[in-house]
Amino acid sequence: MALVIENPILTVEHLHMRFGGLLAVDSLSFDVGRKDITALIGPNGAGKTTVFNCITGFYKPTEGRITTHHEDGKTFLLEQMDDFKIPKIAKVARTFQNIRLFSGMTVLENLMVGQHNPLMVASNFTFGGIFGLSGYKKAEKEAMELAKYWMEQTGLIDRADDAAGDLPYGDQRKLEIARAMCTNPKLLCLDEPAAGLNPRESEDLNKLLLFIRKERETGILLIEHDMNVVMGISDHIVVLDYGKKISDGTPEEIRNDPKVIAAYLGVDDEEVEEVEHEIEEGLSS
Ligand SMILES: Nc1ncnc2c1ncn2[C@@H]1O[C@H](COP(=O)(O)OP(=O)(O)OP(=O)(O)O)[C@@H](O)[C@H]1O
Repeated sequence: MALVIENPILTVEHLHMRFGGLLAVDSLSFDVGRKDITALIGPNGAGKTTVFNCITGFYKPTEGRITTHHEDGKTFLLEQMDDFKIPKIAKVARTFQNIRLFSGMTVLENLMVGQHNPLMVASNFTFGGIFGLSGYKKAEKEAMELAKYWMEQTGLIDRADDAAGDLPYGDQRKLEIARAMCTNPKLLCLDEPAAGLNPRESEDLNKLLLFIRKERETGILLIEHDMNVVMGISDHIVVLDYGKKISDGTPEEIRNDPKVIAAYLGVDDEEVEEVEHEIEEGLSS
């Protein structure tokens, strides 16, 4: 079963990723809604990060098709694109499991570096910035305004001139999301954004992601182990185990799916029926 998604931003079809003898992703298909928060969950080693790496061009899949569909009717086959073109042209941005900020640069500088693509174009890929070309000045002003907007939305405006590495962990996570949002993505892929956050920081993260979905109308695909985040804000959840999709539905459907419970508890296939029976009994009592 799969949740029916009208007009998706991303379609993954029969994705396979093999590393030598290991089939890390096994014929995976799912859709991501244009303005939805979709969570990709599963036990450790299920293949979640490998799927992200295929979507964002870090790996070339062994087989399968990954398509983004823009509102103007343009589609992009991500498995055929160079990785550096994926954020620029297909408008897919990502963050990583381990924070990858420029820790010695300020908050503002990190957000400006995130916008190097439009700035390079405005400088004609030369010294346009140094010579003060008017096109470059305009692009630079717009980049500053966008950076300011995201510093305000993430509560980092008072820390604009502080080194990114000096920020508390939760703020560094928010800065990474702000940097990704400065590329104006249509799809934002977040790899464990709540990892290492305390409950208040993860509550703040939930609010930020709900804001991005509502106000910016950006589809979000996230890998997350924190079930408070997953169940609290997701519209759609896809569950992987050993590289295969074992469930696909709403948070309510996933919460009660015996296959998902069994995968997380690590029980054998035969025991799934037992878990199913226990859930039914629990629901009827
Ligand atoms: N570059 C690689 N070379 C060989 N094997 C890999 C590579 N990347 C991932 N794997 C293997 O593929 C499988 C899936 O790994 P992956 O990191 O995608 O899982 P995950 O669901 O993201 O796990 P976690 O929740 O622990 O981050 C694992 O068995 C892993 O060891």
